[in-house]
Amino acid sequence: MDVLTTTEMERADRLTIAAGTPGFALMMSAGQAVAEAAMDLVEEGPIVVVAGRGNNGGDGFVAAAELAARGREVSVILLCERDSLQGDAALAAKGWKYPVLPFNPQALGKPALIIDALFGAGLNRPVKGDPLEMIGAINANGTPVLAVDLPSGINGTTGAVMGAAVQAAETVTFFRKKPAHLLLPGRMYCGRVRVADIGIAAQVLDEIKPLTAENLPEAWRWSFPVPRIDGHKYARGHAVVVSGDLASTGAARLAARAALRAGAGLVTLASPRDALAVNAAALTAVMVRAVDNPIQFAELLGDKRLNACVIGPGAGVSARTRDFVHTALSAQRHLVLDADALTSFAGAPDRLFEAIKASDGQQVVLTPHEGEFPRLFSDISNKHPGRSKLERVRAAAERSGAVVLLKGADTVIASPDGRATVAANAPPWLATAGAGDVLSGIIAGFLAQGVAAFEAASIGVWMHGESASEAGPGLIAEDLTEVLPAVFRRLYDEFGIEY
Ligand SMILES: NC(=O)C1=CN([C@@H]2O[C@H](COP(=O)(O)OP(=O)(O)OC[C@H]3O[C@@H](n4cnc5c(N)ncnc54)[C@H](O)[C@@H]3O)[C@@H](O)[C@H]2O)[C@@H](O)CC1
Ligand SMILES: Nc1ncnc2c1ncn2[C@@H]1O[C@H](COP(=O)(O)OP(=O)(O)O)[C@@H](O)[C@H]1O
Ligand SMILES: [K+]
Repeated sequence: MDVLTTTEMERADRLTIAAGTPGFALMMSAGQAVAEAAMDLVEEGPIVVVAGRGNNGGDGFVAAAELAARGREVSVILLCERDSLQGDAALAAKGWKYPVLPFNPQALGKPALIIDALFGAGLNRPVKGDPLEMIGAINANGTPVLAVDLPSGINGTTGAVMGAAVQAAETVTFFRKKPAHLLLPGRMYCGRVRVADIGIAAQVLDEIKPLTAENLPEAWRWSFPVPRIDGHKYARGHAVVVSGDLASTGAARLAARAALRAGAGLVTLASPRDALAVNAAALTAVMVRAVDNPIQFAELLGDKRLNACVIGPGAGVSARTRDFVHTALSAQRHLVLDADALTSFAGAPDRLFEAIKASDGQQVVLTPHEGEFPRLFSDISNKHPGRSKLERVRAAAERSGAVVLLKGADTVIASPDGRATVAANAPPWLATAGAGDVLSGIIAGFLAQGVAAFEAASIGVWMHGESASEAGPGLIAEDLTEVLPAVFRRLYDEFGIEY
């Protein structure tokens, strides 16, 4: 499902209004969707609407009137003077036939539900003064909160908290999700997210051409590889994982097994000779080859069937690792660079980016976590609150010429062409040692099958997150690969692929 920035959403509103639907009709639908959600959340008891001065407050007035019409006990607390409301919000307030309460935290009382209609997409500065105090009081009240469009205080486009934010149990947003419903910290304030249809036609997206999507199967359905009846293992690609030295071979084995499970027809572990015995003893379907240096690695890659590589897990931070990376890039192999392969270029990544950009048709994915990201992209600041994770990853993809995947609970994947996905399906117990190694292997498994980098990374991240949910709490990295077949089966069912 496409995700719209607040600017793109404004455009969707404007295009719809220009096509003949009055803005107030959109507000009526929005308010009614909020009322519907409120009825579902609490079957009885009083409801308090906290309304701001903009259209978010307008939605709140419509919801209040609708709930009152359905016999619910409702009160409205308004941030400003009622006569100072303008436009559609003023119109919506006219539909509320009762008094409004002054903007005083005491007025909240102890209702069954609070509807937060203070700020939505129009929040444009940090929250201070009375609204700040009210947000604190809403959060301290202990009553479930239904947020209109966004929890007040959350920046819709970046997901940042602007001073303070309402903690909602549920958020009703309109037409499409906004980045803040997926990116942290915003997502944590939203609770469950409901997307309501308010009469905006999907065709407006043809004009807006959004570049961001939630990382869901529909985003890559048509890139998902399915083994062919007349296929054979070489038709499914051959992935190579570079192993670390004797003391750190486990990470590469995790990646290798994951690549095989993800569907690569064959997987070879390129192992230092002195670690051969340990690797061979721990592997069965994955093959092992002795590779001590970049020259031997280049010889191995002389076999063109070996079409995708993983370098980084357990590889060691060194010039040797850099040389392996350059060897794979010169050999034009699809490539996942993770962990030590990224850190080996810390502070001086330009040669790496040049080599990536010089290659043609080669699919390269960089998979940093938040610690590794600044080592390659120090000036694409981690800290600026105005710069979202989406923007940072997009800038990194453009800079490097590779698909960049920045890990976390809200993993963002961006392509140099501007497309991006945000994942929200990974459970917190996925944060466990070795999980990242498995992810790099899964992605390489899809690259080996001929999937392009952006889609391979998106498929990999989604399946990785689903595998963690499938395995459940108590997960260790080894489990992820073992539950992948169950995730494949669900996906085959969803896509209607016979097996
Ligand atoms: N036609 C439309 O555009 C529609 C808009 N809708 C609603 O309209 C909302 C956006 O409405 P608006 O653009 O009026 O914006 P908001 O209602 O989110 O807030 C804007 C108002 O808050 C003030 N403000 C912003 N930050 C502040 C801060 N930190 N402290 C104090 N005041 C602050 C602004 O000066 C402005 O007066 C959406 O979130 C959605 O709920 C829906 O009704 C659907 C249709
Ligand atoms: N809070 C979280 N919720 C869900 N997934 C998370 C969370 N924190 C990290 N992850 C995921 O866990 C994995 C950890 O990978 P990484 O940091 O590379 O660990 P390692 O190097 O130990 O394998 C990544 O896929 C990341 O997206
Ligand atoms: K709100």
